[in-house]
Amino acid sequence: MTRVDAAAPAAGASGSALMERAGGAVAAEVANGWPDARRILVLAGPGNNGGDGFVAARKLAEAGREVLVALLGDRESLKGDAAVAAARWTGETGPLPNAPFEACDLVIDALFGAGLGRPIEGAAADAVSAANASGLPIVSVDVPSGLDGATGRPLGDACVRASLTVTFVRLKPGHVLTPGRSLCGRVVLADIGMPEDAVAGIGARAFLNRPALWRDQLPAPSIEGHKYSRGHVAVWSGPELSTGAARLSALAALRSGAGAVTLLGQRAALKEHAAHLTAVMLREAENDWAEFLTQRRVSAVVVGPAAGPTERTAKALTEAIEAGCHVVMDADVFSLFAGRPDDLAALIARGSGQVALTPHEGEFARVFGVDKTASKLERARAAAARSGATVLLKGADTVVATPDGRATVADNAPPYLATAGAGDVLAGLCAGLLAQGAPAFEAASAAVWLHGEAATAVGRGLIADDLPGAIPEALRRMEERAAG
Ligand SMILES: NC(=O)C1=CN([C@@H]2O[C@H](COP(=O)(O)OP(=O)(O)OC[C@H]3O[C@@H](n4cnc5c(N)ncnc54)[C@H](OP(=O)(O)O)[C@@H]3O)[C@@H](O)[C@H]2O)[C@@H](O)CC1
Ligand SMILES: Nc1ncnc2c1ncn2[C@@H]1O[C@H](COP(=O)(O)OP(=O)(O)O)[C@@H](O)[C@H]1O
Ligand SMILES: [K+]
Repeated sequence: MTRVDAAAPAAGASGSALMERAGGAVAAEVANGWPDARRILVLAGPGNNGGDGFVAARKLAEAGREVLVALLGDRESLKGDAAVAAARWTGETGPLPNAPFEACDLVIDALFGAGLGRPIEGAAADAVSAANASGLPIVSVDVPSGLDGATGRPLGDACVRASLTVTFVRLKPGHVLTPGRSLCGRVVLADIGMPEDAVAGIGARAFLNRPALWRDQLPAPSIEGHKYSRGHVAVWSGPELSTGAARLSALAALRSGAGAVTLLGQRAALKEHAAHLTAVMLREAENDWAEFLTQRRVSAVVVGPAAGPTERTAKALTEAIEAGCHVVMDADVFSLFAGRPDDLAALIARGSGQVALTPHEGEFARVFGVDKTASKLERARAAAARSGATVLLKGADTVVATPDGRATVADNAPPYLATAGAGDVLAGLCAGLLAQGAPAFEAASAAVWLHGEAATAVGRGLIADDLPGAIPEALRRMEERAAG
């Protein structure tokens, strides 16, 4: 966002006018959201975030609230737009240390925003602790002070925990990546009239995962089509007594709209599947998996869910890549390639289909190692570039990243989606969309969004078995969003 701010004047927007609207948006949210908060404490920092705080203070005082600004440092040290905003504030200003939290009803946190460059210390850190301990509602300007808007992680120990965050122009990764999402509270995006040229100029490549980004790339069923033209998915089954995961993947692939789905595995495993399934086809596959993939025009394959990190699984994976299928790699594939990301990349490079990797954090670390300095977005992008695959790094804030750097971050997964087998459903959904012809980035992002919506449609008490049956409702929601 700093680059957007810097480009604003050239695109015809004065910083001062933007600050007026930013502070005005904060004041409006406080006025509407907390009509009974009479005494308001504004914590103002030394930069433009503090400037927004001075504007909000003036607007709230004009609206009849009692407002006190507690300023970090001297008023004389303020510069530029922030100095102008401070000069227009004629109400009470006191020092930040010992700010009177106990005498107030609400706190506006305008200490630091996009310009936070290092951990908060000293008087500002004490004020952050006191604000968090006060029990008062906290409205943060742009980002909770202490949070790194680019990574979603606090820069140090001190970080505001907000009730509401009012941000401007675009959401930043820190508003959706955890733990930032929790620290922000509710997030309101305010339009402050930033010229589109200034925003477009920076060429953003990370987006909130929404149907508008990928809906057009999901093929609709055609009236001239038949089941095989709608994509055939093959799922590699685990052995006897380890069949549930592959079954969940297969059901999700079929529900996503793939025309046909076949589960392939050993005879004893297929007997278990047969006790549960009707529309999914079953096929013994000890020796002719590779042949089946080419002869039966299989377009996408899932390998990994409860497959076992065995030679058999490795062989099935290699043959799927060599057959030119799109491949979703999950679960035990990451054990097979533990500590061997370059071998995984070499295998992927041998195929002509698209590949999606669907690790959770533990599986990701197993293959790609641990990097505590990089954000989740950066780590997923680096893994995608290294492996040559689209990477879905799962969690409450699932990131989908491509080798060319495009990325989505999801915010629609309810916490109760973290349940055994949910990941297997996601792998099947992704394969189903790939089989129907969606490009990998769009298929993966759509799978993640639909997965979250399906879970929400079921509600609390969800188990993974419920998810495939809720995919039609998720698809309906997708169409509603696309229409609106
Ligand atoms: N321009 C625009 O178009 C718009 C911008 N807008 C607003 O501007 C905000 C960005 O403003 P900004 O760039 O001035 O940065 P900001 O977050 O106020 O902090 C910088 C100051 O803090 C200081 N500082 C940093 N870290 C510190 C630490 N740990 N401990 C102590 N000090 C520390 C740093 O000092 P320095 O690092 O230089 O020593 C500098 O003095 C943005 O979030 C939004 O609210 C809106 O009005 C919309 C239009
Ligand atoms: N806190 C959370 N909130 C929402 N979704 C979550 C959370 N934690 C995990 N998930 C999601 O739950 C699913 C779990 O998948 P995974 O860990 O592979 O489980 P399994 O292997 O049992 O299927 C993933 O889609 C992940 O994104
Ligand atoms: K802030």
